[in-house]
Amino acid sequence: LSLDTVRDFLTREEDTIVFSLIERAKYPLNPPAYYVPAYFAGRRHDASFAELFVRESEAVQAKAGRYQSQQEIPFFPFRVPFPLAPPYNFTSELYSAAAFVNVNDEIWSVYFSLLLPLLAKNGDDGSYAATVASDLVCLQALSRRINYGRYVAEVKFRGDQQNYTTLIRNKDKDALMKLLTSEAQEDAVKRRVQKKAMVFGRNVTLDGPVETGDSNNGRASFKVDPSLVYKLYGQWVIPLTKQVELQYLLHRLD
Ligand SMILES: C=C(O[C@@H]1C=C(C(=O)O)C=C[C@H]1O)C(=O)O
Repeated sequence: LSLDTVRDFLTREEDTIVFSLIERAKYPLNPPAYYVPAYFAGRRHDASFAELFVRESEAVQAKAGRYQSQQEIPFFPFRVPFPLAPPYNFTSELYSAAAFVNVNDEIWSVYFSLLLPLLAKNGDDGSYAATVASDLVCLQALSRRINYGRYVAEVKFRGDQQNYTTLIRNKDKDALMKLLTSEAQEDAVKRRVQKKAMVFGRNVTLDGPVETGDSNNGRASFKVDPSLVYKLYGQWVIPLTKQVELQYLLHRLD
């Protein structure tokens, strides 16, 4: 584990996130998938269709061993059954008392209340199963990336133990945040994901050159607005990753 390898991981996760957003943008908003229907209220399944789908999917994936890896954190851990998959001895690179740190609750609420309305066009075509299946992929990709802040923090801590130890002992959150921040890196990440949205979200046709999207056709030819992806990272993905880093560090000496 080094700063280069964790940054390579985050860079590769960008591809997964941008693709997952492109896939979700294929469907309209499909509002009925997201509210608790009246006939459910007070019953055992008191949740939206999207939530039920994520819970049930996580249960299946837990049996398949998905959460045996510390890189994966379920949104509904209390429902996760025991794995049936072949055991594998994952090496744990995290400090065990801090490994629990995650911001899945925040990711959940920001995804549904903030991101989805910006990502999907208004409308209802009834394709609820495919729609929430694509939500699950987005949520899992975002969760893996953001909660990977634990690994980033571990690397940064090991690289500068003395300074971090002092600040952690003093619970100096502002100074910790300052020490873990690299503005140049954040700027590069935001510009790269915007570019990825331009490259991956292009229409590919057999005739003529690859569409540039920017000059003649305008933004409309991108499947997901590249500036939205830039904003998503700047206002949400990066700040939440840093929250994970900070929370992890605060538990790093427990
Ligand atoms: C992840 C890192 O830590 C911070 C968070 C970043 C991010 O979420 O992309 C980028 C730079 C840092 O401010 C890093 O240094 O690479």
